[in-house]
Amino acid sequence: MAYLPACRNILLKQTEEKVPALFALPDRRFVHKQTQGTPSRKRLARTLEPKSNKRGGPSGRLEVAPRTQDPPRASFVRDTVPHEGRDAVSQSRYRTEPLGTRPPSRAERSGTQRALAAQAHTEREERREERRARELKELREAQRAKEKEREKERGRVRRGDGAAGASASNIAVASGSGADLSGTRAGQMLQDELDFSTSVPAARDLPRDFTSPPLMEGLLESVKEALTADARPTPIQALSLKHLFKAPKAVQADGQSQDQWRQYLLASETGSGKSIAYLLPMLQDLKRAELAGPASPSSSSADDDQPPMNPRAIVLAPTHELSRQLAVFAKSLLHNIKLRVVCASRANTPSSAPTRALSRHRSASKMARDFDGVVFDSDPAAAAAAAAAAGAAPESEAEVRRQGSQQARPVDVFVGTPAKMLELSRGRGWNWEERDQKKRAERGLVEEDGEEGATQRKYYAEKPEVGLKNVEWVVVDEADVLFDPDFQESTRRLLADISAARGVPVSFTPGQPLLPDPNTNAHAAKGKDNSSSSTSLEPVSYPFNFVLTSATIPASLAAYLDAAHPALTRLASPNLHHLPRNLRTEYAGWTGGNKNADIERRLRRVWSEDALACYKKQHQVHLSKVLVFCNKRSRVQELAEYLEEKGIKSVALTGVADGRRLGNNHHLDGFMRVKQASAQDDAASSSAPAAAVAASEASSTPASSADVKVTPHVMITTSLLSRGLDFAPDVRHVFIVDEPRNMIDFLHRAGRSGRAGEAGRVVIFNKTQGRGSGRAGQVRKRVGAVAA
Ligand SMILES: Nc1ncnc2c1ncn2[C@@H]1O[C@H](COP(=O)(O)OP(=O)(O)OP(=O)(O)O)[C@@H](O)[C@H]1O
Repeated sequence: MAYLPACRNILLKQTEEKVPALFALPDRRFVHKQTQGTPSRKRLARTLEPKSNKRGGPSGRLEVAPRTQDPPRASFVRDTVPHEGRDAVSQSRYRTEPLGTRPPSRAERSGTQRALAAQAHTEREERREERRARELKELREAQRAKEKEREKERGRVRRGDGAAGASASNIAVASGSGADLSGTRAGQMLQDELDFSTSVPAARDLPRDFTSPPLMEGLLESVKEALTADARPTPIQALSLKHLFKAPKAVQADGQSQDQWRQYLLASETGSGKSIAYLLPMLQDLKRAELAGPASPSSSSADDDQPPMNPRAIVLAPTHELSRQLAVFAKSLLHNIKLRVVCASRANTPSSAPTRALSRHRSASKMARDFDGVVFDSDPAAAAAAAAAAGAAPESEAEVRRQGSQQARPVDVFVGTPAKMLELSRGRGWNWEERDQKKRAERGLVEEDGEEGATQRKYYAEKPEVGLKNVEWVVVDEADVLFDPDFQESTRRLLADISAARGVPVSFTPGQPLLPDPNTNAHAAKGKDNSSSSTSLEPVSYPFNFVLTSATIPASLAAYLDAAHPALTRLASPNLHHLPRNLRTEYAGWTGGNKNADIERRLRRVWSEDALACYKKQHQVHLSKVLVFCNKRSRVQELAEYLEEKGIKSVALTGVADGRRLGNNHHLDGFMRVKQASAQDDAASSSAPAAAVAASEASSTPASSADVKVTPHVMITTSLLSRGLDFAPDVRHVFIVDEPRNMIDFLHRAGRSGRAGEAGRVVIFNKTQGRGSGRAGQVRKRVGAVAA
C-alpha cells in the first residue's frame, strides 16, 4: 500500500502540467465546507491563514470582517408592512429583505441570545415605527401643500364670486396652532369615509374660562359642580361660548324674523365635551325666555285638546341608553336654574305591551312623574310649597316631590330617540299599518290576503302625548347616525312635524333618500362635487334653533348639510377626526390558538399592571374596567361564556339583550357601579397591597381576582354602545377584538376611553404573522393616520 501515494504524486504532477487551472482551485474538502455554511472564524483562520513561507518570500495576511459588516444576504420574509400603492392581494406577497431583519429561529432563542433577540426585535419595531411616522409626516405635508393650493384657488374664485365665499365664512375652528383639517395625516386614505374638506384659519379670542357672563350665575355654579371648580372649556365648548350665547341680531331688531333661528354643527373628537357645548346655551336660553315672558302655553295642560306635555326643547339621540345618560347629565346642570327634563324611553312607555295596566303606565305624564320622582327632584321644600299652593294633600315626601314638580313646572326638555318622539307626538300606533304592510310585503303575504284581507284590519292611533308647537330648540346628537339611511327618515319626519306644528311647513317626502340622485350621492360621498347635490335638494329652514353634533362627519353628511342647510355654521375642534390626544394605541397579536384565551390573558395583564401601579404609588388596589367590542352578537355571547368559565364576571350587551327591552339603563349601571363596589372591595383588600401584588405576580393573576369574579369589570358589546356613551372615568381600556367595519366605527369605539383628558388605552387585536397579516398592516396604517 505504501507505493500508492508515490503513484498519486506522479499522476498529479503529470496532470498539473497538462491542466494548470485545475490546480488553482482550493482543496475539494474546503470547497465542500464552504457550501455547508459560513465557516467559523477559527476554521477560517486554520484553513485560510497563509502558511509560513519557507522560501523566505513576502507573506500574505488574513483579515476577517466582523459579522455585522458581512454583506447582507437576501432571504424571503413575509412583509407585514403594506407597500404604498399596491392592492391588498399583492401586499401579502413575499418580498426580499436583508437577513438581518429576519426574526431569530427557535434554536437561536435560548438564554442571553433570546434577550438579545428580543432587544433587536424591539429596535427593529422602533425603526419601523419611525419610518412609518416619517412616511405619514411626508404624506401630511404633501396634503397640506395641496390643500393650500386649493385654498388659494378657492380664494381666487371667491374674489370673483361673492356667493361662493358664504359657506366658508360659516366655519370656525378652535385652535391656537394650525387648524387645517384637510391636511391631516389621514390624507387621501380616509377621504371616502370622513370629510376633511374644512380648511380655515383658526378662530381667535376664544374664552378660556367658564364665566358669568356669558353664563348665568346658577348655570355657572352647576357647571363647576358637575365638572370641577377649576374646569376650563374644551375647544368646542370655547367655540360654543363664543357663538351660541350671542343673541340673534334679527331678534334685537324686529323680534320675529326668520333669522331669529340659528343652525350650528358642533364637530369635535370623542369625549371632548360636546354635550355641555350644546346644553349650556340651550338651557340658558330656555331659562331666559321663561324669566322674560309670561308662562308658556305648555302650562295649560288642563286644556283637553292640548297634549299633556309641550316641551320647549328636544334632544335626539340614537339609543335609549344615550338618551337616558344625556337626560341625567342635563338634570345635573339644573340644580340651580330649575328646568324640567324628561327622558322618553321604553322604560317609561313600553311600546309592546297592549294590556290595560301597562297602557295606563305608559302615559307621558306618568313617564314624567316616574322620571322626576325617581331621578330628578332635588328641591322637596319647593315642591311641597307648590303642592300646598295647589291644594293637594300629599301623603309622603316622594308624593310631595312628584305633585310639586308636576304642578309647578311644565316639561322644558325632552330627550329621546326620533322613533320614540314620533310615537309620543303622533300617538302610539301611528305607523303600525305602514309597518305591517312593509312586513307583509317582505314576507310576500300581500297577494295571499288580497284587497279584502288588507281592509279587514283596523288600525287606531292613540292620542298624542307630546305637543310640538312650543319647540324652540332641537339638538341632533350623533348627527351622522341620525342622518344615516336607517334613521334619516324618522329624524327628518320629526323635524318636519315640529316645523308644521310651529306653522312653517317644510317639504318632506317619506321614502326619499337623503341625497336623491344616486350619481350625486356618489360624487358627494367622495367629497368631489358638493355643488351638484345642492341643485337636487331644496334648502330647508326650520323655525327653531337647530344644533347638530358629531365626532365624525362622513362626506355624505357634509354633502347633505351643504345642500339642505347652506346657512349652517360649523364649529369644529382642531382634533376632529382624530383619536383623543391622551389615548394610546396598542396592538396585540393573536397567538394562533384560542382567541378567547388571548383576550383573557390580556385582561389579566391589564389588571396585573393596575395592581403593580397601585402598589408602587401606595394606593388602594383599583382594577380598570374594560370595554370589549366585537362585531357579532354570537361572538359577544361566546366570549362572555368563556370568561365566566375562567372566573371573570362580565356584562354582555347586544341589541336584543333582555335588559335593553326594559328601556332603563340598569344593565349599564351594573357595570358602572363597579367603581363603588370595587372601591369597597378594594378598601377591604387594601390593607395588604404588597401581599396582593406578590400573589398576583406569583400566580400571574390580578391582585384582587376575587373582585373580577364577583363584580363585572368587563363589558362585551357590539357597536351598539360605541356612540356617545360616557364611561369616564371608569373605563380606561377598550379592546377591539374584531376589525371595525370602517374608521368611523373605530373612532367611536376607541373614543369610549381617553375621555375628558383622562389617560386611555385602546388595544387592537389582529393577526401579526401568517396569512391575513397584511390586512393587519393596513389597519395599523389607517389607525396611525387618525392618531392625534
Ligand atoms: N371642560 C371640561 N373639563 C373637564 N371635563 C369635561 C369638560 N367638559 C366635559 N367634560 C367631561 O367630559 C366627558 C365627556 O363629555 P361628553 O360626553 O359631552 O363628550 P362628547 O364630546 O359628547 O363625546 P362623544 O363624541 O363620545 O359623544 C364627560 O364626563 C364630561 O363630564
